[in-house]
Amino acid sequence: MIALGGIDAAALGGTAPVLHGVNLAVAAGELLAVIGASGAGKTTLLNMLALMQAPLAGSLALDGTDPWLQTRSARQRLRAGIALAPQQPPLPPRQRVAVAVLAARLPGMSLARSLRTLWSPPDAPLAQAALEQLGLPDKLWLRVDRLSGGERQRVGLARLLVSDARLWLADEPLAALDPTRAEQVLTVLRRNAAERGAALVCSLHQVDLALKHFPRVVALRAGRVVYDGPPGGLDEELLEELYRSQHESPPELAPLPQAVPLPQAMCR
Ligand SMILES: Nc1ncnc2c1ncn2[C@@H]1O[C@H](COP(=O)(O)OP(=O)(O)OP(=O)(O)O)[C@@H](O)[C@H]1O
Repeated sequence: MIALGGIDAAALGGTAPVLHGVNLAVAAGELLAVIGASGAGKTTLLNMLALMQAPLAGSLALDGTDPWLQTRSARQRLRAGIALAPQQPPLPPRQRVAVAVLAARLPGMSLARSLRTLWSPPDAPLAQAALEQLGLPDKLWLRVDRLSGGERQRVGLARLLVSDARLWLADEPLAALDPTRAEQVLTVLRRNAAERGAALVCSLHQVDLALKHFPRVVALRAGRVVYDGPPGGLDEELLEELYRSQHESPPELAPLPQAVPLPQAMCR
């Protein structure tokens, strides 16, 4: 469905390459996790797949054609087949949750229908069903700015569930969720993607969940793909290598002062 060939890419808003020679093909209906240390390039990779900005070098093919050689409006149409849930979903604070969720369906709609959807959402039951699955059964008509960070993140994910896209991209979808909720949300995303035949690419910091939930794992280190295969092929050594830079050269810490025992009288 989508294939990156030897891609160099800058982060959104940047100019220097942070992805180097990345090869990655995602087939229809595939489930894949992207792991790597902070700054490894996971978000940039997802943005590439979402056609957010052109690569600096290399090739990108969506269903065999390069979207970056098409006109802007043709590319816009292609983007309708791709849904991205960013790490922090840019939801208008005063918008109702129903409208925020259903906005994900706008790219495939006529202008008249999109205006109707924004004014008085006819697909509200669809949004409600998505929110229920994600553990938000009573938030449909709340304003976005009344939600917690974790709730807002799940509203961002509900947008994937209601979209007509064939490629779902979720950038650290569990960042604001507790461990139990994180497991549930991953299960919901995977199940819905499988039912709809959509490919799901998730960037994750939770390596254990990536290995448990995804049949294919792509590991990035400093903007390069260092592993692409089944979770069973990722050994301890490679995982340590992936995250080593985070632990290298720990800052010099001054020794903590010795604890001074309190007089007994102050402990009562
Ligand atoms: N606007 C920007 N201009 C220049 N460099 C940027 C910009 N945004 C991000 N970067 C750099 O690009 C690199 C890759 O960032 P990216 O956000 O893709 O990594 P990530 O793996 O998603 O990180 P995290 O897990 O912390 O979200 C990082 O070194 C980051 O500092």
